[in-house]
Amino acid sequence: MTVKKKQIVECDVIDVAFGGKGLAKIDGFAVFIDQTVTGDRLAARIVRKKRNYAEAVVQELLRPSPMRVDAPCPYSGYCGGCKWQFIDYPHQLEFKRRHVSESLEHIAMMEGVRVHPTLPSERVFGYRNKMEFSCSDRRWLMPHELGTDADIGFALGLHVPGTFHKVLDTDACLLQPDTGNRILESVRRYMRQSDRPVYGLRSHEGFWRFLMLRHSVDRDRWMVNIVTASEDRDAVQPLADLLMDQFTEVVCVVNNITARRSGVAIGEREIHLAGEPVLTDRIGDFEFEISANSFFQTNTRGAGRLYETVGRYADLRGDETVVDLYCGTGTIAIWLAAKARRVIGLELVESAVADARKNCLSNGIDNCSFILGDIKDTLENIETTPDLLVIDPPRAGMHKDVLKQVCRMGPEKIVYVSCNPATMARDMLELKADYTLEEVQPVDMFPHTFHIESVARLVRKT
Ligand SMILES: C[S@@+](CC[C@H](N)C(=O)[O-])C[C@H]1O[C@@H](n2cnc3c(N)ncnc32)[C@H](O)[C@@H]1O
Repeated sequence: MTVKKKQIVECDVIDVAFGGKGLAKIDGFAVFIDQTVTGDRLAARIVRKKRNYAEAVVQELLRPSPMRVDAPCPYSGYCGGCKWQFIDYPHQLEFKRRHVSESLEHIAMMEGVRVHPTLPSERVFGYRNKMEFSCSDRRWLMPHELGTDADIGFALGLHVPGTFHKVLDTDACLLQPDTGNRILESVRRYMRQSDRPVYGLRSHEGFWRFLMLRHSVDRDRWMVNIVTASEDRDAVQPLADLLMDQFTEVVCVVNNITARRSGVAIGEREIHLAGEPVLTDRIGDFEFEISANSFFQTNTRGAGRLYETVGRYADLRGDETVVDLYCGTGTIAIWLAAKARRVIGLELVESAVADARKNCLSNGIDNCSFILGDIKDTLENIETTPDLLVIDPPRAGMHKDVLKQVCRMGPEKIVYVSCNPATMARDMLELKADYTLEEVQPVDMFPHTFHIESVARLVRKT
């Protein structure tokens, strides 16, 4: 049987594929179905047909999988924030472990690598320390709102999966602590009543663009970043004052201003409106000052577990030279500094390097230095072979020239941290002639999503 677009097929979901969709086979032909899990029997409608596979949506769930749980969030299935709430947490962890293991098998052609059970997140809800809510002049309605007199001219919330212009008017997001939801509601009420218009994601006109909330887990304090399309202090200052009055937890309000059309909540300019200029949080023994646009791991407690794993795999004695590639704001360098002779961090973004230097000073660390620039150009300036190389690249993984330089450099040990099992496996393929991949520890920083961090320990072949 060949499947056709719009056809309804009855099928059993036999696995969950990389990317988080359920996989069914119709006469051996792969069909990927969003919001399904192994063990589901369902009627599915084919929505896209390609040469080697098709995509389908659930028409009717005929027999639910035992792995299913009731998703506590009313937006589950409609919101792009988290798509796995309907799968019980132990199975989420096992799917993530398998995705890491299977990526290594299929992409890196490495059989039998020790991939440990996924370290769970300490919290499965309320774990995110940073949320970005988009404004829109078109509200995407939930099914129960269709045909009602719901106001469709305003939304402040999260996007429908994979869309730039469909925004839900999200009352609350369970991924952030509850105070964040009370702040969200207060801002929504203010923006709705304001005489400044909300931004149109198609027209690119309007004033209110994003609301970004950041939470310090250590101090239980909040930063509010109001992102607008232009400067208008009369519109934003009363909102800042209101939030400072209403919430003792809010210690900092800033206004980022961006005229760019892109959907990125970073301003070309920032105005400090109220309270302190930055938020302070802690990972392990170290304190970090976080400004509105600084990079900081979004699951603070999870970051602690991730860095503990990095420290364990690094296994430093105190006399080593460590090079930390893609060091960001220096969090890993700082974590390892006390156990090393010196750490050199390499990073592309100027503000991240400035933050890294500041973070060293405020934590009393004096054996770290940082080199600004593209690693493709800066790595060759490192003259000594480090005892340990830490590599924590962005989702896209490493540039192939950098991989070659790493092999030429030949450090004894590598600890590779990854947020993308597929690019990690691709990079392992390049490293495997010179290095043995001893073990991999997946660490869950993002419950209810298919995303997974991994830490890999590699040792140079003799
Ligand atoms: C996944 S983050 C790692 C951050 C840090 N290790 C942490 O745990 O907070 C990746 C970092 O690589 C940096 N980056 C991306 N491409 C780069 C390049 N070509 N050269 C240097 N740094 C780069 C990014 O700016 C970002 O800070």
